[in-house]
Amino acid sequence: MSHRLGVLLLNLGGPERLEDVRPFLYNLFADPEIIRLPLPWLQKPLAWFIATMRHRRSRENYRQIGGGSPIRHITEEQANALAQQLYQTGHPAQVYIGMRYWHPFTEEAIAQIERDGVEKLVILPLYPQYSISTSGSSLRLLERLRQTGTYLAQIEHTVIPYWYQRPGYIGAMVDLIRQTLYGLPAPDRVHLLFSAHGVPRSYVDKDGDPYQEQIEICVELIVKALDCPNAHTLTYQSRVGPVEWLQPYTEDVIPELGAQGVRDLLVIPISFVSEHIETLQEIDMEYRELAHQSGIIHFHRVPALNTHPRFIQDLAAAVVEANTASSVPLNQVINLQKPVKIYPQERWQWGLTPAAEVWNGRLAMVGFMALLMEMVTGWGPLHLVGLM
Ligand SMILES: C=CC1=C(C)c2cc3[nH]c(cc4nc(cc5[nH]c(cc1n2)c(C)c5CCC(=O)O)C(CCC(=O)O)=C4C)c(C)c3C=C
Ligand SMILES: [Fe+2]
Repeated sequence: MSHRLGVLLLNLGGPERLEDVRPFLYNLFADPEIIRLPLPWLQKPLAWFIATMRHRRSRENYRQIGGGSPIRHITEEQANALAQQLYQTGHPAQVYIGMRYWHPFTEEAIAQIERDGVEKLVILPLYPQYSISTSGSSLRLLERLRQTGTYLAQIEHTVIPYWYQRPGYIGAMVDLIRQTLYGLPAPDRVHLLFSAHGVPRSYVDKDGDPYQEQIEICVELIVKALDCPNAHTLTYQSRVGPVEWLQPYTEDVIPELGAQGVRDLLVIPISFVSEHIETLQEIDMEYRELAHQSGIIHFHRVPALNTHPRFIQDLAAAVVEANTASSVPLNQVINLQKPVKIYPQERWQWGLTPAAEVWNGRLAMVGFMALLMEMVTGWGPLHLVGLM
């Protein structure tokens, strides 16, 4: 029996106008998959605070790339190209876009899917590699929507959690790299710099995020298929905040390469399938300037895949395969990653609960430390902070 098929493309979204930057940042930082806090009630005030502190700098970056992110417009082109490819190969489907932090939001996409009476949905995150912070966050949101009884609960669905290893995707990346590399005046002198989006190191070490492993395998597969003698390095970009992210950082490696005598650099963005602020501003502007200051004379970048025909053909093939294979349900995918560790005592509950016991213990320890301090120094805590 053939179902009315829908494909839901998931992406992060981006501000379309400068006025959107602050509310977009708020949505992003209010997501516990982006900033992990042991005290959930702190999430929204902190998101407000960070969005307030960061939005001017972010706005300036979006202003430099024309006043907004092109991510919506490119994702729409990808959706149209995918629908056309599916139609031409005898698998007609309606393709929808669900963004995590800006329009069209994932909730809006599900409402449209209901209006259209889709009977089976293939869920395809537009991130080749799986990270808790990207595909994981969108899939968790969808699972919540399914559990709260939206239309998603009534239809069949299957998820394509990652596709970094698919030969079609690798082939499309190799096509683009070759086109750029062999269009340069001296390709054999060029150093290849694969720059992946970073994530905090704790996601990988503590929370079991498979992202770093998938990035490393993906780069190996591309380098093998590329089959060229050029030296290459893998780095991580776009760090936010004070904690350690995956290393080495792109901004540290560019000066090192310059000091080693590299004069021709080709940057290959590896976690992104469309142009957006991290390619157009961070790589094309910030890293270009850094490279020139570091003695690198020729700085180039491989464009993002956008609607590269081989890439779109491979996405269509992945959709057809997922539709015919046995279903991969949302709850199975998000359970692959270790659950976020919020200890029972961190979740506040009234009454004689483990939470109350732990917080009483912590307050007692603070009191004991204050007493000890006063015995040693002769000064109490209020003296020390200048209140007495
Ligand atoms: C603070 C934590 C962040 C994590 C972790 C993170 C992971 C991550 N992000 C992408 C892809 C995109 N990020 C985009 C924007 C963006 N991301 C963060 C923060 C984290 N990202 C911020 C603060 C922003 C806003 C821009 C800025 O102020 O710097 C976007 C949208 C870009 C656009 O054009 O609007 C994408 C796409 C990946 C792939 C990833 C981890 C693997
Ligand atoms: Fe990001």
